[in-house]
Amino acid sequence: MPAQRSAAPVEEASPDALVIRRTMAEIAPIADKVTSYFYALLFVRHPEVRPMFPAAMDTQRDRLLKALLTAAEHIDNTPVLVDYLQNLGRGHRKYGTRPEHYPAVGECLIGALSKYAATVWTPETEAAWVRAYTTISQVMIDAAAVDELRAPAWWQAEVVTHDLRTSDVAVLTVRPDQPYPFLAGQYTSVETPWWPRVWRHYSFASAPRSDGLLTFHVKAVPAGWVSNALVHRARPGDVIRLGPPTGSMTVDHTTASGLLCLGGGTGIAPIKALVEDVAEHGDRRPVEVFYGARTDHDLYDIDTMLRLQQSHPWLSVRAIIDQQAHLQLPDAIREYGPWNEYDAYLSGPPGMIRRGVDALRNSGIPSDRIRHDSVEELVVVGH
Ligand SMILES: NC(=O)C1=CN([C@@H]2O[C@H](COP(=O)(O)OP(=O)(O)OC[C@H]3O[C@@H](n4cnc5c(N)ncnc54)[C@H](O)[C@@H]3O)[C@@H](O)[C@H]2O)C=CC1
Repeated sequence: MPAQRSAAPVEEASPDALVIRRTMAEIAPIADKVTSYFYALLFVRHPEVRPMFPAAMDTQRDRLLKALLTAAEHIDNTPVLVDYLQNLGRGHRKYGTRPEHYPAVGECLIGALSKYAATVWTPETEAAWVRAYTTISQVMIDAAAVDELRAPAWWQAEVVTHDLRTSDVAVLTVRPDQPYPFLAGQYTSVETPWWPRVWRHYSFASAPRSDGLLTFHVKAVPAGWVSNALVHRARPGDVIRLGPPTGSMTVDHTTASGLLCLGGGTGIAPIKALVEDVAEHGDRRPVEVFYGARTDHDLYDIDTMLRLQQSHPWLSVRAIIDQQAHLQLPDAIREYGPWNEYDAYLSGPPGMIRRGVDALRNSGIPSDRIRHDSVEELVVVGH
């Protein structure tokens, strides 16, 4: 969820929201224990759902609690919550989630919360959680049901090209087995045949193409099962699975404002897609791309970006190399500008996004004109 949409202020919170936040505050320091206990309950009481989860549950654990925290945090902010939960509901189709699984999860969630938030757990607390969970699950179930009428739960996609650009970055092109509608700037989830049910997020590195092919930039990161498989193991002919497209870092074609784009490392992927999108719409809006990398060797896609710059006079691409410039991407934009007439797009490591958002706000861009993917989601992007 983009950072610019902030939670409802505490003073406006409903009684249920207050109760939920109190429970959350209580369990925050022991979140790991709560999550382990929740999954233990779920798998003991409902062993039939175990095969829907990955063999190793490490990242999955954090995901559940993050999703719950986000839902609880926004419980009063209905449009934001509904948007988030609809996406979550659609995204759960690829796991094989059915409506009947939701009550099982709810019962185990309440079991885990009541055990670990015992000091604040009363019949009112339980009632507030039951109401919240009923709302949350119904929005997810409804969104999945609507989605079922128009899209598959997942797509299979055959690797068509695999280009190792550096020792740890690969550019992959894949061909989905059915049409895959998406918007430039969005991302999807990817599962490889070598790590079943382990899904990771990757941004599309091209705007939608007439041949239907999709491109991803993948960096193999330490202990990153999916990223290492995609970079070092995947070959043309291998078949991966894709979830639905998601994300709101898309170009607003109703305005003519300039675009200020910051892409750090493989974060350049969706920025390239955005540039292609602007080019296809034929708008002559200024697009200023800052492409950050640690060394010039890490600028694995600079040739493509410079080629785009040559063909489009409205596009300017600047490479910012930490080691040469002695500064990182967010600092570099301060030296240019002014940026108050621009919409900003950030893509890259979470630290870059956080510092970039601060730098952009300080340079006069209002928060609602700053777009990026959710930093929480990025914790599991690209691993
Ligand atoms: N939609 C998105 O936001 C996307 C995000 N990513 C994420 O981008 C990252 C790319 O990783 P790498 O290529 O290894 O990038 P990296 O760690 O080498 O960083 C690239 C550049 O970002 C800037 N940067 C990095 N950390 C910073 C910090 N704490 N403060 C300020 N600036 C900082 C620096 O200029 C650096 O050269 C991954 O975490 C991946 O998950 C990748 C694709 C899309």
